[in-house]
Amino acid sequence: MSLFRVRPLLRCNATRLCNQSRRYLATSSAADPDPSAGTNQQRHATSNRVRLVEVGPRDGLQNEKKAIPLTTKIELIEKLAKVGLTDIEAGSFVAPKWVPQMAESNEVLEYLLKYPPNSLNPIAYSFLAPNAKGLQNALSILRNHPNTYRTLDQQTSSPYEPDEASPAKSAPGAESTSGKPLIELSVFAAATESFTQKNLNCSIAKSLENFKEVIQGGKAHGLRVRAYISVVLGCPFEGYDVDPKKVAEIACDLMEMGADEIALGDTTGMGTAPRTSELLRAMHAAGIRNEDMAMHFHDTYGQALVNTAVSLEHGIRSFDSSVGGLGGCPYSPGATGNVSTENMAYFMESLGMDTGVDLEALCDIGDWITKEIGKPNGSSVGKAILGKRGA
Ligand SMILES: CC(C)(COP(=O)([O-])OP(=O)([O-])OC[C@H]1O[C@@H](n2cnc3c(N)ncnc32)[C@H](O)[C@@H]1OP(=O)([O-])[O-])[C@@H](O)C(=O)NCCC(=O)NCCSC(=O)C[C@@](C)(O)CC(=O)[O-]
Repeated sequence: MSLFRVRPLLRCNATRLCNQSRRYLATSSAADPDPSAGTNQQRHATSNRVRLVEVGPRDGLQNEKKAIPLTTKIELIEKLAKVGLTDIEAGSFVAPKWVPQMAESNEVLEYLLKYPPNSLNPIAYSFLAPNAKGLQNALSILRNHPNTYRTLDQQTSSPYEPDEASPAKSAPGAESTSGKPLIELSVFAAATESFTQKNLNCSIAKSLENFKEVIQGGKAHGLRVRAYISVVLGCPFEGYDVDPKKVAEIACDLMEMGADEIALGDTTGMGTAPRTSELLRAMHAAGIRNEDMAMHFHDTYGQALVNTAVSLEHGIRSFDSSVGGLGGCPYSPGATGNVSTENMAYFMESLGMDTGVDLEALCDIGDWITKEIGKPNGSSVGKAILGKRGA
């Protein structure tokens, strides 16, 4: 088996195109990342704007063995809200016996609704929910705090552009409708049966059944719903050969259920440039639009930014990252965290892309949170900038 073996280019399978893709394909070819292929695609693929989804407070902290105080989790979110990010993954409505670190996510959500952090732009806070119980737990908090958050129909701009109708807050504590947070839910599928069984204690088919309820329930309440697919470029149990067609098929299923975005997770960091490219060709061939995808790279083998560059070339403009490179995977021994937000922001800036984030301030947060939880700073850019500043 070679890491660089590339399968033949997948052909568009018209019968598997999901409904949302059909809408797009009516005007252009989704298999073609050519910026001239269509109006939306053109704006998306040629825009300098990149959306960074900060996943540190959830993906970054969920595996920490030592209990992290609720106040630290909230302080982390509040600090991140101030640096220009538009998307922060804040918690997880999963079974506490499976992921004890996320057990206080209800309190995190409640806090964000009662005391929305000061931020430069309105922020979307997302929470994982794997099943009906997770959905109901999230909804019961939202019901107790009506009119404190924006629903999808109140969002005025695309995630790729600054929200012009929702200007930055001018003073700490300033309140406006546009300053209300957008609350999102995320379901999380996986591309292999073994990983799904370990992570969700069920088969892929059963997990999709559960997600349908969450996606449709969330959408019925006006929430945006993201759908992860994990281990898309390598599984700790089944190895490198994860079938990109299978990933695309699951993505179509999730889009057909109503998911607003597919986040492709390289959970183990086993992804390489050629296989990232192969995966994105499979996604395009299945009709999934670039603007409906985000890439979620872990940096275990140091390939996250290489794979990010490949994804940018394919026209993707949404990327997950975690401040300080926080995180890991309980089922992937030696796996490190997500690519750090500091490295991602620096890399994007070096390419002339606009992330909207304050890199210096991010570095301070990475330094603070890693000290707070007693871990080494996992961001090379963070350490370099802090070192230079101290010199
Ligand atoms: C899905 C389950 C719950 C099935 O777990 P199960 O044990 O099969 O579920 P169950 O239905 O038999 O219930 C067992 C107990 O959990 C409770 N329960 C059941 N559901 C919930 C819930 N939502 N919230 C709170 N409690 C819940 C339920 O009420 C019951 O309580 P008991 O009667 O024993 O007291 C479990 O497997 C689970 O919680 N798994 C979560 C695993 C997880 O969070 N993994 C990390 C996130 S995925 C990830 O990190 C990857 C990603 C997204 O970052 C992308 C990437 O990097 O690739």
